[in-house]
Formats: sequence, C-alpha cells, structure tokens
Amino acid sequence: MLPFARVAVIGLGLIGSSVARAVREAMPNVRLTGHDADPQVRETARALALVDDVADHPGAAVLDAELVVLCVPVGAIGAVAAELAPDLPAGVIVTDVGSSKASVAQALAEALPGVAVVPAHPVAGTERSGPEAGFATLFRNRWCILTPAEDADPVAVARVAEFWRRLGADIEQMAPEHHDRVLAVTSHLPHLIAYTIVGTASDLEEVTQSEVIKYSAGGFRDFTRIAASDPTMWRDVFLNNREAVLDMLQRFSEDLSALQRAIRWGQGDELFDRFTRTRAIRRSIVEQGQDDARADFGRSHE
Ligand SMILES: NC(=O)C1=CN([C@@H]2O[C@H](COP(=O)(O)OP(=O)(O)OC[C@H]3O[C@@H](n4cnc5c(N)ncnc54)[C@H](O)[C@@H]3O)[C@@H](O)[C@H]2O)C=CC1
Ligand SMILES: O=C(O)C(=O)Cc1ccc(O)cc1
Repeated sequence: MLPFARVAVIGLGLIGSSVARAVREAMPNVRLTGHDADPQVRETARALALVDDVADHPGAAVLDAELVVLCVPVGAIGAVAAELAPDLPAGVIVTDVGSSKASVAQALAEALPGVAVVPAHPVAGTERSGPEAGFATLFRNRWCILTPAEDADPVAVARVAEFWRRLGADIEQMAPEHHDRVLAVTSHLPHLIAYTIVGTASDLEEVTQSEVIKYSAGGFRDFTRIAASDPTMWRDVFLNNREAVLDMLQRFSEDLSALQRAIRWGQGDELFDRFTRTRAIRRSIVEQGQDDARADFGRSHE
C-alpha cells in the first residue's frame, strides 16, 4: 500500500526536484504538487514536468496533500511552515529535508501546533543546486535520518519512514540534538574546512589564481567541489547548528595544533601514527560500501 497518495513538495531545487523525480519513478500513481518562491524555478519545474501541478501560491500546493515535504533552506523552514499552516488539510503529515534538525524541529513545532510533524534528513546530495540538478536515484542506498519528537504519532513516523524507503533510502531514527552533533563533524565541519582552504588558496599573494587552478592536485580539487556548494543553504546550516559546529571546530583546532607542533618539532612518529589511524577509517568506510559514489557522480558531470 502507498504510504501517501498525494504529496506536495515545497522548494523545487536540488533536493525537492530529486524527491519529485524519485516519487515519480517509485510511486507513479502518487499525485504530486509543488511550489517554489522563485518564479523562475516554478517555470523550470513546469518545463521539466517535475510535478503534476506547480502552484504559484504555497497554500494552493498543499490543499489536499497527505504529505508535505519542505525542501527549502534550513533558515526558511519555520517561515514556510507558518505560511502554509492555515491551508493545511486535516490529517496531513509535514516533513522536511533540512541538514540540521534541532532548531528546525523546534521551528516546525511552533509554526504547526497540532499538526503531525516528522522531521527528516536524507544524507544525500551534491554541491549543485536548483531544479535541473536533481535526479531520481539520489536517495538510493543513502541514509535518511528521522528525528521525531518523543511524543510523535508512531503511525505518522512509520508512514514517513516507508515513504523514504520507497525512494531507496535506509532509515535511522535519532534525537535531533544527537543528529546535529553527528552531522556537525561528518558534514558541516568538512564543508567549513573546504570553504576555508579554497578561500585561503585564492587569497595568497605569491601564488596566482591561475597557478592554483593549474596545479590543483586531487586533494585541493576535491575541496573545490565541496566549496562550490550553495551559499544560502550553508549559511543557514552554520547559523542553525551553531553550538555543535563551534564545539567540533574547537576540537578540530586543537588536533590541528597538535599536528602543527609535530611538524615544527620534526616528530615524524606522531605524524605517521595519526595518518595511519585515519587511513584505517577510510578503509573501513570503503569496506562498508559507503565511499562516496555521489562525489564521483558530481565529478563526472563537471
Ligand atoms: N544540497 C544538498 O546536498 C542537501 C541539502 N539538504 C537540505 O535540503 C534543503 C534544500 O536544499 P537544496 O535543494 O540543496 O537547495 P536549492 O537551492 O537547490 O533549493 C532550494 C529551493 O527552495 C526555494 N525556496 C527558498 N525559500 C523558499 C520559500 N520561502 N518558499 C518556497 N520556496 C523557497 C528556492 O527558491 C530554491 O529553489 C536545505 O534545507 C538543505 O539543508 C539536505 C540534504 C542534502
Ligand atoms: O556533496 C557532498 O559531498 C555532500 O556532502 C552533500 C550533502 C550536503 C548536505 C547534506 O545535508 C547532505 C549531503
């Protein structure tokens, strides 16, 4: 049985358009509606026939929806939910795809009192954005983390889990605060480091921009892919997961200082031991089949 027969997607960028495409493929009988605040995105969504009906007003997209998926930047989720609230039909379930969860869960609960809310984060994406960047297989064999409130309706949680399973994802459930600490170190800090290193390289006086491009070896090239990620989305992630990111950044800075000291004092054994430990982590990720095929996808489409 279909978990939902009518699904509304609000925000038709990379993730929203991927949700729409994946729903079309996995559940072709679902009636899909959509809305985006940007008229150009709505026009593209119509041209690509991403959903059955692209509404010019958010309320019109959700009028008879059973599931509403909010696919807008984290900082906009609360305001979008509040805007939709008067038009939501009885019995609707609202979910989102935001990369940080504690502040989003709180904003959704405040904007939608009495509505079944099941926050989610598909841990799948690319550095691209916009409706043309999405693809139907994005969520396949990727984790989708649900962070429902402790008193959430278990039936609503099970239906949202089944929705993501149908899109190919594997489901995990955890508290929003725990999600935010885990993702701070596995996703948010790496993006911050990439933004920093690419900025540092481009600001150097004695190395020209063209030299940076010409001699960018594998490592730097990988950082530039991540550093090309959407500025609005990542601004919102850092502002909304501030505490966890600052804590992980503090730990990172201390570890970096230790490496700095080892280099300064010629402590080769210290460097060798640290690099050996990190190499083992990469190997265990690859053995579990979780190396980033998606990054390779991004690269092959550059
Ligand atoms: N990009 C990625 O790799 C991943 C992103 N996410 C999360 O997905 C969400 C969406 O990100 P993307 O699809 O990558 O961004 P995107 O920039 O491709 O799409 C976001 C869309 O939301 C629209 N939008 C913004 N404010 C709106 C509003 N008030 N009402 C209606 N539409 C509005 C924008 O016009 C845009 O088309 C974010 O919360 C992000 O944290 C989650 C997993 C991966
Ligand atoms: O492109 C990459 O390497 C990513 O890390 C994509 C990504 C970005 C944000 C998320 O919340 C989840 C996945």
